[in-house]
Amino acid sequence: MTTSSSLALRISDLHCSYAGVDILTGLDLELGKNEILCLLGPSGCGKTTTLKLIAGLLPPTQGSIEINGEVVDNAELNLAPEKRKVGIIFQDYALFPHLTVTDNVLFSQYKQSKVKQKETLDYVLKLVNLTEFADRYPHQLSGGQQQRVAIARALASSPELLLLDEPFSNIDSQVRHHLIEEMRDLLKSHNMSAIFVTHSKEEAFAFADRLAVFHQGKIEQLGTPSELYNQPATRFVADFLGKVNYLDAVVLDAHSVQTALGVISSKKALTVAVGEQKLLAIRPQQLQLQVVKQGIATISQQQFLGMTTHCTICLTDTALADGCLELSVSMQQPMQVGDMVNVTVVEHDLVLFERE
Ligand SMILES: Nc1ncnc2c1ncn2[C@@H]1O[C@H](COP(=O)(O)OP(=O)(O)OP(=O)(O)O)[C@@H](O)[C@H]1O
Repeated sequence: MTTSSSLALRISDLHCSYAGVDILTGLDLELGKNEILCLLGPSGCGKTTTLKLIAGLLPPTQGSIEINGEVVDNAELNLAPEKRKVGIIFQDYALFPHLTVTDNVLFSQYKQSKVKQKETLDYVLKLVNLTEFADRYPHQLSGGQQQRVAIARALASSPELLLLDEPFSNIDSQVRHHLIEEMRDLLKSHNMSAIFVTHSKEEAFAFADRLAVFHQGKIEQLGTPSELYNQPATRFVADFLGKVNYLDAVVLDAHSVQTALGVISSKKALTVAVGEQKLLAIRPQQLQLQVVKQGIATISQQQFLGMTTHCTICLTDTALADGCLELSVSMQQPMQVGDMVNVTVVEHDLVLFERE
């Protein structure tokens, strides 16, 4: 187990319910210092509830929370939000419309001396690149700039942990990519720990060091974006993080399986007994097509997406009612609908699930 001193957050056996309905049922989670973790999952699975519990805005029904080695919640203690050294950034920025950028940023700093307030203001506005906007009101700023004011306000209290609830969802998609990059650099260069909530896997991949995929009040899998995308532990995680093709597979030996696409090899040894019947998960970009006159499949649909082309191929499979096994393929170059193709699988570590 990791020692508390190396952790920004430790959540143990956390439970929470609203009016008798269980939302979290034994959540365990650890966040390293200087780490950015994303809580990802379908709507209503308990992501925002988890942030509120960490912030102290909601009491847990059971379990404990430690922030930087200090217990803030357990059976005897429920530390007030303002004593937790946590900064929160909400989806709607929650800026006061009648206050300037300066007054919004210094809103919680009224106990500090004027000199200290000025120092803090200069420091955080410089960090988020808003020094020249100090006298503006929120309605005189773009969405991205308002979000940066919310970040500056959260940073003004020198939090030990930042909590971000859908911080990019109201930002125009053109600006979002840039803001995610900027924000990640800011957190990393100031050794800050952060947990953020999103619906968007693209944001999660771009912003987080590790992802926790939630399902029904529990973490289904925790790991780096590429671990979860390439080696999902369950079909729920595989499907949640992107399109997947599923093929019936029979294990032939430690490195290969038999499928409707022929024998497919795994880079990494399989940990499944020879002869077992499994379901092989393959991402669209792990399939490659070659146009040939007597191919095993036909291109039935195609969608040009700019950087890639997405197509559906139909593989003859007499075991299926319509005689066609549809597979999704992501390609660099478009082909022709109706072309016959052969299909090869890019060598990778195969992912096998139980058949249902
Ligand atoms: N104050 C409340 N009273 C009753 N039920 C609530 C309350 N707040 C949230 N819930 C319910 O708890 C569940 C978890 O809500 P939560 O906001 O944590 O989900 P979420 O994963 O953040 O969802 P979303 O992605 O849609 O924001 C949902 O079913 C929600 O309806």
